[in-house]
Amino acid sequence: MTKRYSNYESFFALKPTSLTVDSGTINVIYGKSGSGKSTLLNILGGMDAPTQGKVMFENKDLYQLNDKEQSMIRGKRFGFVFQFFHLIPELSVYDNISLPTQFTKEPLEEKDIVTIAKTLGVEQRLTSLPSTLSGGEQQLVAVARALINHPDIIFADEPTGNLDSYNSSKVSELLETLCKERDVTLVLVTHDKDLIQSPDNLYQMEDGNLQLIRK
Ligand SMILES: Nc1ncnc2c1ncn2[C@@H]1O[C@H](COP(=O)(O)OP(=O)(O)OP(=O)(O)O)[C@@H](O)[C@H]1O
Repeated sequence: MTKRYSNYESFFALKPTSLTVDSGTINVIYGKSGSGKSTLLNILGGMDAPTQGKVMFENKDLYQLNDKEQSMIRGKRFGFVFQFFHLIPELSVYDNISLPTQFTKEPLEEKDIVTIAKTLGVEQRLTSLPSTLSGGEQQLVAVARALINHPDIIFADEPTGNLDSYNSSKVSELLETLCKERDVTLVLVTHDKDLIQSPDNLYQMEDGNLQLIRK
């Protein structure tokens, strides 16, 4: 696949790239600012179509599916964690965590929210608004929200980019451990190649080129 943001320019944010993500693996893509990491993550996560090429998910071309099918996959099969948390400020922590379950139509049980909040250590904050939480706590809520639907894949874009080193280690260790425990595939982009202790695959992105560094 490739990505050009403008048909009028020759600049490729993503040069011809091929990537296979195996189920249950921890994948880290590191690189400098502007190297194309978010571009690749957005394409893989069904958020932005490539200019050329396709993204296959369970033998289906993601971007050939209709809008409803694509939303179902993003909402039910994928989880997302972003640098700036993207919590809804007007909603309590409890309601933020339960948001993705609106897609599923499966009855949500209160104990599921409490259990995941406990796992992330934010159970004392369930009735609070996000603005009253520290950055680290907000990101833990975002991780809980990403996990609540038991997704197959979590896409994380600089999940610790806005955190101090203590919270950065806490969030990255929890993400790695929980994904491994739950057999969730993780695709994470970061500028810090050592963020995740033992990824299955470590890639570097440089000027729109993806290179496998370590398996
Ligand atoms: N929506 C857009 N329109 C035009 N150009 C874009 C757009 N998004 C990204 N770019 C350009 O594509 C290139 C890759 O950007 P991208 O955001 O993917 O890099 P990145 O490695 O994620 O950087 P950062 O760590 O700063 O987020 C950059 O040159 C950027 O300016």
